[in-house]
Amino acid sequence: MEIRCHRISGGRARGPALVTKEPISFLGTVDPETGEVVDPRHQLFGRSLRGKVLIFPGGKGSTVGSYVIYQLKKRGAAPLAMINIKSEPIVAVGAIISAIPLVDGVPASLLDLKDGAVVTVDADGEMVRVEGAD
Ligand SMILES: C/C(=C\C(=O)O)CCOP(=O)(O)O
Repeated sequence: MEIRCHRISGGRARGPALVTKEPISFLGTVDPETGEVVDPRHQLFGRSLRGKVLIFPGGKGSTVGSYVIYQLKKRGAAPLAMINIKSEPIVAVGAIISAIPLVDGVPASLLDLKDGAVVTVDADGEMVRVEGAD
């Protein structure tokens, strides 16, 4: 299945999906050293963002979140790529300064995708590909 999208931060990556229907505030929700979700109130509690294509509706606050994303990248704990329904400036800045591909503008039905589905994010080509979903 191929889905058109809108490039926020360029690049291309392929990996297993990690999906949540909850917005993410990276500060306080994600351990910047390990990539683990440490907020017990979040749907992804106990899961790691490391090496995943992270699919979520968008960010929700703290401005420090951009730097948390940058820390994740520096420590090798970042998502390979991120997909939003609608990106906002905090996640957008974090992705751009960290050179993590980020796209938005995909249909909300992508939030129903099963974890582990293999997803390619081609931000430069403004295309998301989901394997095995045709
Ligand atoms: C949490 C803040 C600073 C810090 O951790 O040093 C302030 C961030 O302000 P927001 O209103 O959460 O963007």
